[in-house]
Amino acid sequence: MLVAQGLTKGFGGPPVVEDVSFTLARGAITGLIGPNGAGKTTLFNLLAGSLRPDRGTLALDGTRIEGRRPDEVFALGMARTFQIPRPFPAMTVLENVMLAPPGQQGERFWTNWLRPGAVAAEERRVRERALHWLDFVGLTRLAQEPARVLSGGQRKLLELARVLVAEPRLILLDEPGAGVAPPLLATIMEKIVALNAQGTSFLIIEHNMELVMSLCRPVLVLAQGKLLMEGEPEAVRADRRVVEAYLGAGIA
Ligand SMILES: Nc1ncnc2c1ncn2[C@@H]1O[C@H](COP(=O)(O)OP(=O)(O)OP(=O)(O)O)[C@@H](O)[C@H]1O
Repeated sequence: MLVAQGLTKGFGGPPVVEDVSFTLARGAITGLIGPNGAGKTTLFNLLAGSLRPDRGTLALDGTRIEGRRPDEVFALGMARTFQIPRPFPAMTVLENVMLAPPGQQGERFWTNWLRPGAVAAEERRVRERALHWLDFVGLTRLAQEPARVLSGGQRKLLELARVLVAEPRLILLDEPGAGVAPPLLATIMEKIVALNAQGTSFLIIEHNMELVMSLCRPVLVLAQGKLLMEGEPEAVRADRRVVEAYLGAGIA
């Protein structure tokens, strides 16, 4: 589904992502792990269009996407969430979920002016879809509350609902488990499994090994900007090079 070849990115100094190549299979939940500073977030930024690679190519279902803008990549079916979601705090939970869909007619002044009926119909459709996905993530009860009342875990669910409105085929999740209380973490994991069963593919950055071991297959390991190995989670956990990479970073 996604083919990355030779992705390289530096910020003036030595590359922080160097010659990284991998393939994400359609229908898989792939894990991306590695010590702090390994380059995981930078790699996500390259995939999602927030950063342009210095070298390398990226193809999503055969369409070249390296160097494309984040909204273009999103419109092509690949969405990403952030490690620390930042919803608009004063807007309601529902309004936050309704913000995203690309190609929404209301965004365009001229369409608004020339075809107000079409805009109203579009807004009703988006609202229905937003309510559907809010229900899916279990936030219906909070739909009319300002987003500032949400806990860290609920913000992650809100962000998931927000990208789901666009019905992406591939979702990049940046640490869905970080800072999330155990009951909500179980909910987030259930939602990932349910979406995957319906055909959505995932690439997940995660430090929580329980989540990685139970959800992700295969797992990619990044260390010092390079792809160290790819394999089944059990094999990755037992691999000497992986243990050494974490030990080298002082956090094993
Ligand atoms: N915009 C930037 N300018 C300069 N250096 C950067 C920039 N973004 C990231 N880096 C550097 O790139 C390296 C990789 O950072 P990155 O955030 O991608 O790692 P990570 O694996 O996501 O780490 P963590 O697990 O702590 O989130 C780090 O040394 C970081 O300081």
